[in-house]
Amino acid sequence: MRYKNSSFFTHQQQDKIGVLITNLGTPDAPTPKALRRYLAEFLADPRVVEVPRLLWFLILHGVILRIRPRRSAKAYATVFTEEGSPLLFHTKKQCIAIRQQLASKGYQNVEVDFAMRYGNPSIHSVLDKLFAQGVRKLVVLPLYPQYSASTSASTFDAIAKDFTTRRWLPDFRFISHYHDFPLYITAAAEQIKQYWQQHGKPKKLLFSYHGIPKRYLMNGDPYHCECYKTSRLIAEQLGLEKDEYLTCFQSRFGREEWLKPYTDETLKSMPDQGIDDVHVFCPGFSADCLETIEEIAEENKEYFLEAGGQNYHYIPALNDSNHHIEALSTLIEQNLQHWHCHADPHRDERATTVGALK
Ligand SMILES: C=CC1=C(C)c2cc3[nH]c(cc4nc(cc5[nH]c(cc1n2)c(C)c5CCC(=O)O)C(CCC(=O)O)=C4C)c(C)c3C=C
Ligand SMILES: [Fe+2]
Ligand SMILES: [Fe+2]
Repeated sequence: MRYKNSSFFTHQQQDKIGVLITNLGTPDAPTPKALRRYLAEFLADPRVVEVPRLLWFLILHGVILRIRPRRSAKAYATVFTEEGSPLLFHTKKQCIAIRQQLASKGYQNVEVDFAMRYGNPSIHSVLDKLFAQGVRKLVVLPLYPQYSASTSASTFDAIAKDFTTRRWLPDFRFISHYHDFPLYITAAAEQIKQYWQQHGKPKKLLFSYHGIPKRYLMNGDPYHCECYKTSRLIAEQLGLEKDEYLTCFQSRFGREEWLKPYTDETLKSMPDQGIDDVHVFCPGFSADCLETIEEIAEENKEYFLEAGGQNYHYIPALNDSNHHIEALSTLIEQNLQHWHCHADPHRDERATTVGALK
């Protein structure tokens, strides 16, 4: 069968709206085997690594997947908790909170679920579930505030690929970014303000975003500009002067040049410039994960202190904070505008269709 049939459809079924939030995904366990599976799927995505396919296949399978899984498993082992991978459990909590928030705002017949671009739960399996629940209108929100082809477009690709297998497609809305959405900026500013109320205000606030290869920026990816705009808007809301904050990029992968300034190099050089007191916040990570906990809160802290820094704090990601959930729910709500679901679907039409099936 070329297309998946919707054989579970009955004419009495209530039409529903589906809300799917997604994030990058994470290995099932902090083991070399699970990492190999996860990295093989992630790094084979041509949106992530834009290198001629055959060449990349040889490098990926011949070199990277032989070395990196063991190294990355060790790093992941330091961030996994009893609840599992932070990225997974934070996303789950965000999903539950958004579901409650939309219900409390009076939304009925809305199914809210989450999926991961790589690993589990897969986008395909969750779409299967949503469509079986009667979803006929779908809004997808990848939890990447700043658009990048390597993340946002890749998520779109996965949805589009799933759709090529289905007979019955939903009405569809895709939120490709929200880097300047006022409630997201407020959520970030409030998170920082609350942190400062407890720990004081540092000399410098560093906004650290996941990097991408500089080549992608040169080829037109808007990610770099969106990161800078997010930083500016948060800083404006905090009333910071230009010399009180800085934008930089972390998590380089591979040998080519990535977006600069690099977070690690910036932190290593700051004490020599007389800046020995910094807080780091990562606006591009909607949930804490390996890249914030192990890389920013731990590894980069060491670099800074070793270089002579005195005071280093990592400000947690927005996770399921009230302001964040309010921002995401409102963003979703705005994208549900003018969608209504039929309260009395196919009442009279049913008899005719049942007749035609005989
Ligand atoms: C938030 C936006 C992200 C962008 C943009 C991004 C680009 C990007 N990433 C890699 C390679 C890796 N990223 C890894 C982990 C990782 N990346 C993001 C987010 C973005 N990546 C998150 C949230 C995470 C953490 C996931 C978790 O499980 O906690 C990893 C895996 C870890 C490791 O082995 O080091 C790799 C590899 C590339 C090449 C890229 C842009 C082109
Ligand atoms: Fe990444
Ligand atoms: Fe730019």
